[in-house]
Amino acid sequence: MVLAKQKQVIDIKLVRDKTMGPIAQSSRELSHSNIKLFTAAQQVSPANRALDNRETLREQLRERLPRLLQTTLELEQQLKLCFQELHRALKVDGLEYSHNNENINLSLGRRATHSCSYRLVTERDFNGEICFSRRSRFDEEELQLIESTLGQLAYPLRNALSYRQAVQLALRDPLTGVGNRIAMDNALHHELQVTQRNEQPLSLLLLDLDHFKKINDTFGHSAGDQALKHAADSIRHAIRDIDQVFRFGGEEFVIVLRNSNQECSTMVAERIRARLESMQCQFQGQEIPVTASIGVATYNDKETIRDTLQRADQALYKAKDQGRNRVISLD
Ligand SMILES: Nc1nc2c(ncn2[C@@H]2O[C@H](COP(=O)(O)OP(=O)(O)OP(=O)(O)O)[C@@H](O)[C@H]2O)c(=O)[nH]1
Repeated sequence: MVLAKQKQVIDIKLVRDKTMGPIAQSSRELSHSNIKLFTAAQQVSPANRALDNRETLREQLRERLPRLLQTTLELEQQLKLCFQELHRALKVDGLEYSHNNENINLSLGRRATHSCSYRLVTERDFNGEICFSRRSRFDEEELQLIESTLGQLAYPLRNALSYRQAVQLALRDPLTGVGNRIAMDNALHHELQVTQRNEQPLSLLLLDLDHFKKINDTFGHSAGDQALKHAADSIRHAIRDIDQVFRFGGEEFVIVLRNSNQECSTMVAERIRARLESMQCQFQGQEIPVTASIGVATYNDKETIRDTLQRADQALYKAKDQGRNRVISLD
């Protein structure tokens, strides 16, 4: 019992990758449902620490990291700090973190031949998978140090994930799951910087579902909601990963196409239009006819991004005026 008081109990279950063998008995204690992992801080004597630079670095890792982790709620930043400290202490070359449900894939440093991977699981949640790699093998003592570091990372990481979820929720349209207008403003600001820095074209599509009021009036509001979800999914499937879609309001969507000139973005718009026209939208056994009109404009450095959006809106207006279910591009 006294021993337990001296040690820091971390309520996280670390699951080692199969190839790494079981977690050493000396660094863990099994309980009914989870593994309680103990930091190994007490194993290093003060005399050794003073003499051994390697031990000093490791001790610094144990002392510094928790303090550093308290300085940020950003997941990327936390992992960066963790990687930097492990690089200093253990010469870790690469860190990869993924969380499929949250759509997170992060890679820091450079992946090397030898690796150790963990699933980070607490009693309540899954907090992703993490992999460290290095040019030389990790010995058991180093694995224990990595595991106690993961113990230190566990709660800050969980808080960072909750924070990230809250931020994402605030930026997402609850009905369709695509970004909302605030997210769009942030993205436009960011994309403009990327465009100007890389001197690449940036195009905007403004898409408006046709006769949407009629869909609501004929099939009911829930069917209208279903049509909006269907449209958002269709758009998402028709664009590249680096492109983004936002619900601009009502039945209007903005699609931001990175590194896309007028010609290319008109093709993408046509692909989206054709997909919407051909894909069936079903609601309670009924087929709802969904088509869209799309305005296209490509940013030029004589205007603001708001002007580009304005031109896309003018193009959309023309598409509606010329009969709907079509793409119009404006220079
Ligand atoms: N079901 C549903 N309807 C919505 C939502 N947001 C806006 N609407 C409806 O979308 C309709 C938009 O109608 P209009 O602006 O007249 O446009 P339209 O009927 O699509 O006609 P055109 O754009 O000219 O083809 C309105 O009836 C709104 O009530 C929503 O979240 N769900």
